[in-house]
Amino acid sequence: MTTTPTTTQSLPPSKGKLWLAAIKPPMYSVAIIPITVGTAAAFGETGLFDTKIFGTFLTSAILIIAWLNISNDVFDAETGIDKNKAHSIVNLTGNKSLMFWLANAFLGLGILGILLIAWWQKDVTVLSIIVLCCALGYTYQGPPFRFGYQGLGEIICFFAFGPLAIAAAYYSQSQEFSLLSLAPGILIGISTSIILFCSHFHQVEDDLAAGKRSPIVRLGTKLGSVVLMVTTALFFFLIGIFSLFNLFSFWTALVFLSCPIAYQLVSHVNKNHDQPAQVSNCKFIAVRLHFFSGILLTLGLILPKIL
Ligand SMILES: C/C(=C\COP(=O)(O)OP(=O)(O)O)CCC[C@H](C)CCC[C@H](C)CCCC(C)C
Ligand SMILES: O=C(O)C1=CC(=O)c2ccccc2C1=O
Repeated sequence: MTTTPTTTQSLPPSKGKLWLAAIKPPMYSVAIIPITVGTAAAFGETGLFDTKIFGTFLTSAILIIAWLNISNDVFDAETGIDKNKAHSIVNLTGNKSLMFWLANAFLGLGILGILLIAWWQKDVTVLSIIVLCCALGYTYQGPPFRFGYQGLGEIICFFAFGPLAIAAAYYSQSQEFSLLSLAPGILIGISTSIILFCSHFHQVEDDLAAGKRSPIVRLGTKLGSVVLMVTTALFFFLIGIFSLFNLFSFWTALVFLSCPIAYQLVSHVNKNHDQPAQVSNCKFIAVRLHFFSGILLTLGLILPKIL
């Protein structure tokens, strides 16, 4: 009798898939959303919108995120934490120093765009805020700081992608600050930090081996899933509070349409928090939540001005 061979073992991912995982296209949502929301907040409050500034800022933010991610792989290659990460761009190319300089080139081009904004507006405020954000990003991963290894990444992430990036985008359109922009700043800070928090669940073993005390290493995966649930609930609770205190219009309630994604994220992590292979995709559910809630918030901020 002949038996048909069954392929129960999964094949290793193809080179193409590894490259896609290394480049992480969905992650560029973290560049698009703060600039879009900050710009929308400025339009909603002042009616001002400059397409050239928005386009330049968006392009710069994307270039800065490319720097952040490539340099993250470079610095992680130095500590050895990524030795099992096949989709590290350093492991894929085998050329750490080339990747280091490629990352720096992206950073240089990103800052050049922000410099252009400073030149056009004869004002270095936006440039100063973005340089501060990049310095914070460096302290997360680069020597001698490596604050991410001490579990401080989410705090840095909150301020850099939240109040600071939103204030910079707001200022780039209106050349003034607004206390009101703190509300969307806090929300985007939280939704971006949720992405980073989710990225640790499947990496506990490698993080422990490399001495990285990520929040999930510190809390354990079970408590980590509870913290994720509370933080996600806080995100929606704050939308209610901001509307109640008239910081937001009725239209920002649109963000509640992203509740099903939040539910999917929380229940998926709650069920699989201690199973690395299953939980590893939760970062991308968090990206989806960040993206859709950010777009809905953008609509909620601009609709009162348009309608
Ligand atoms: C690179 C980041 C996370 C990856 O961390 P990890 O090493 O754990 O992941 P891997 O497993 O994939 O290796 C994100 C870190 C974010 C950082 C705390 C703050 C960065 C601030 C930005 C530079 C701000 C940019 C603002 C803007 C222009 C939109
Ligand atoms: O690769 C990652 O895990 C992340 C990359 C990234 O640029 C980012 C930015 C903001 C919050 C989280 C993350 C990541 O988790």
